[in-house]
Amino acid sequence: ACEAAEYIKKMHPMWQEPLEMPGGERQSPIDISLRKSVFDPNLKPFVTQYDPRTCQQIWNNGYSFLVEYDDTTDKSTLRGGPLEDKFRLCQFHFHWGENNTWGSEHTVDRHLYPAELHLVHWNADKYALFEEAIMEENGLAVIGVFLKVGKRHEGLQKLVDALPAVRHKDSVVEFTKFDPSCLLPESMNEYWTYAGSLTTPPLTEAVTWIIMKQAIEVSHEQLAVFRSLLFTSAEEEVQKSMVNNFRVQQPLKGRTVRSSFS
Ligand SMILES: NS(=O)(=O)c1cccc(F)c1
Ligand SMILES: [Zn+2]
Repeated sequence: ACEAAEYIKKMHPMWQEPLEMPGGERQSPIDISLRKSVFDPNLKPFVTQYDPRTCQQIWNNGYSFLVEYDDTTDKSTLRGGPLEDKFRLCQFHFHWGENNTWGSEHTVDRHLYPAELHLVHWNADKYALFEEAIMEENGLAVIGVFLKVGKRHEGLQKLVDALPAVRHKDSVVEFTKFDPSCLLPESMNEYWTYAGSLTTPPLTEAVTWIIMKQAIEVSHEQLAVFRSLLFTSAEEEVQKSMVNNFRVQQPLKGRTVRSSFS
């Protein structure tokens, strides 16, 4: 599994107030303003090649639940779009709210979605490990997909059914043969991209963000299972529901958001 797990554990993401990255010039998340984004005709289409056999486990890290992939080979990769290099999938996770009114980290013209999926990849052309890449400005590429309430998402259900097994912080359950491309929207050629950061500690400014324009639909009941997870470990007396695990929006500081569509 990618070392994100260990790394994030060390960073104790159980933090109430988003920490400020000192002197952060390219922090995430942000609001994507439609009228301020700039169409870039040179943006290429995406190429994702995900091998379900690299899926390993689900881990509740006390801030979200991570579905972790074996990233010791080039079996599950992302390239194209705004990216110059080949990136390896190491994990995906979500951010969500206590209700369907809010929960996403990014917004589009201030529109909030009930949840947001992040597929985390690191630059395997330039670095040997996730830990290295996380500290470098071209180290990571994260695909963000908005979730909206609608019909039940059949592909997500296998993951939803496994969540009760990782209800508490630090619990892990084996989870295999899951193809994350089932969570991507039909149209992969409409996205925004900008230079940003991790939205949880270490908040490093290492991320090329790729936010898909088309949201995926999940049912109210499926989101309710996300909210049944806990921030707290089994030993703690007071159990806290894992909800509102999103960071507040950060200043754009002169950055340009490019769009792959006009
Ligand atoms: N929420 S996020 O920016 O995708 C993120 C935070 C921390 C570690 C990581 F690999 C990804
Ligand atoms: Zn995230």
